[in-house]
Amino acid sequence: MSRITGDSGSATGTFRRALQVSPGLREGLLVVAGLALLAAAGRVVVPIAVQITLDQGIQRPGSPQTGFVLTTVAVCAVVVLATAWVTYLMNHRLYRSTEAGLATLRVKAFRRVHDLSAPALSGERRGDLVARVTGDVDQFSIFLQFGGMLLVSLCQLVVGSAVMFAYSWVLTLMVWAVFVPLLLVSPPMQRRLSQHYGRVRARAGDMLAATGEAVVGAAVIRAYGAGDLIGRRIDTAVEEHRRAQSRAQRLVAVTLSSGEVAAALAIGGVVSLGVVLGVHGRLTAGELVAFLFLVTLFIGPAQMSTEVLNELQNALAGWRRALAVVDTPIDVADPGEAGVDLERGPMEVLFEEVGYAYPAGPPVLHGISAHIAPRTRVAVVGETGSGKSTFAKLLIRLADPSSGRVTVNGVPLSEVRFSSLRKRVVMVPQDGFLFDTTVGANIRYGRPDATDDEVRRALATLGLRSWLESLPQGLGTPVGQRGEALSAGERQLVALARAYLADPDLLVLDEATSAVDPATEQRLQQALENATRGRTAVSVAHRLSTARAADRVLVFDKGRIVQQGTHEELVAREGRYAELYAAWMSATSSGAGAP
Ligand SMILES: Nc1ncnc2c1ncn2[C@@H]1O[C@H](COP(=O)(O)OP(=O)(O)OP(=O)(O)O)[C@@H](O)[C@H]1O
Repeated sequence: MSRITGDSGSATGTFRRALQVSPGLREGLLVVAGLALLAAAGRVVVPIAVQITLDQGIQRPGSPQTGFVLTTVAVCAVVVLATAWVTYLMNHRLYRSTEAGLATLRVKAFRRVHDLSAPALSGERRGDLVARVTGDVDQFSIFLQFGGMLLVSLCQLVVGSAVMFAYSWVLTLMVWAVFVPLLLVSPPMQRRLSQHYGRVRARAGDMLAATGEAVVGAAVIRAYGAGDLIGRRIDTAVEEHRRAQSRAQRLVAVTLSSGEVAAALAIGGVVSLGVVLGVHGRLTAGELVAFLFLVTLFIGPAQMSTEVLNELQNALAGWRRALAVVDTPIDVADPGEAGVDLERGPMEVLFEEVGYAYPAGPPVLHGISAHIAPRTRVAVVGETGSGKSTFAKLLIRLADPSSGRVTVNGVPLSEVRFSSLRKRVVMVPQDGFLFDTTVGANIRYGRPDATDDEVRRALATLGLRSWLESLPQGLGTPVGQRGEALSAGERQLVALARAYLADPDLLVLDEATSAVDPATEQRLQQALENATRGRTAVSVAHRLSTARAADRVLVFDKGRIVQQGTHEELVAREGRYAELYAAWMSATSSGAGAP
């Protein structure tokens, strides 16, 4: 179930939160506002110049006064150039601070994704999360291309109105009377648009999640001939996005058309009423022409404001979704400075009456109590779904117990600083995720400052020298995306070597369930034996050989530990382990394979 939403909230609330998350957005705002005002003032100079030229340079007795007209034109040219330069400065300043602010938002959102616990993330669709941090934030960047113009436009409305008022308050009131209804219906219209764009952004996230899954799972889709099924799912996601988008666009079209109607009414009204005022000597020809220029200056921003406000709704919808990621509470928090650093050395683990339930799920672990002595190798066995991997997740604090507690060397796990915990406790997960780089670089994730020689030595200690030599380019062999260029067993070898290089005091291994060829199986067993020697190790065992080699076995059944002891002790007793053992023995004649 998804916990990250972000599909509602007021515009001011969103702005306020966005400024808190990205304080860089505030930078230079005053400068930008000042430049916008200058640019707006620059734009009313031309209509004023037209009025002066007509009334004083052409219509006066003794006209035309060529010198006066040419001087006015020259002044206008300078002002126009200066206005263009000021507009450029304003846009540049605005883009710079907002792009920096948006970059901060992206970084914080990505960090938060990493800070969320594995169970919290498992409820989220990866594609949707990526959409929130990329496409959704982009919407604001796109809006910015209009944002500068919006600022100038708003200033233009104010400055333009003042000049218009100076020429004729009657005509100014008439123009406002035409546009005020538009302004009055704008807020409810914007609210509806905001809801529509919220849906558009959510559907865009769905679309990315569906296509992302189809790309990642392409091999499985092909293998099962599920192309049609997945195709239909993608078609539905695309169709729903299209539908949401066209609903929003329909509303946009209404706002644009009403702007057109208002503009035509305003111009028509100014011409008619202006001529009447002119005939009665209350308006000069120059003033009427200047007024018409000013009305166009007024209409442009009024129309564009609607357009820009539409864009703003889309941007806000995206912004809310990105902010929702940043605002998702961290369920498994790093104690940070208040926390404890673990001493290097043998590690002892204690589970005290631990219970656990996944978010919004039923309890899956009940009253787990276990003592793992320093330097012992423990195998955790049980049927599928019995809670073994969940136990391992609690052990490395990928999740916190719902009840009870876990301690390492007497310190509650929740009090250990992540920086220390991640060094001292390392897990080899079931899928052993590999990055799309070389074998060497993947192993070096365990200890980034390790040299090639150290990586080679680590592989040799694990008994993997001959395997390394068999690779076409040794450590430089590319592993492909998610390690696809290697076999499943080889991926496990790389993941194990990575963990070994990190040199932890507690190694937790969630054994892969996939069967591997006998030669790799042999290598894996040897490497595992070498990697765990002399340190505390807990293996979620799917192989009988791992359980047999362990110092102690914990037997899980339906979220409880039902038996514990050595392999020999447990085999000799009647119970769950003896049943599992019998099943293993019948499944494999060698007794070393997967059950
Ligand atoms: N991310 C999750 N969200 C919700 N429930 C989960 C999640 N992961 C596991 N579970 C549930 O928790 C229970 C225990 O699962 P767990 O993976 O710990 O079992 P397991 O013994 O490791 O199984 P396997 O041997 O198949 O890996 C199962 O009922 C499973 O459906």
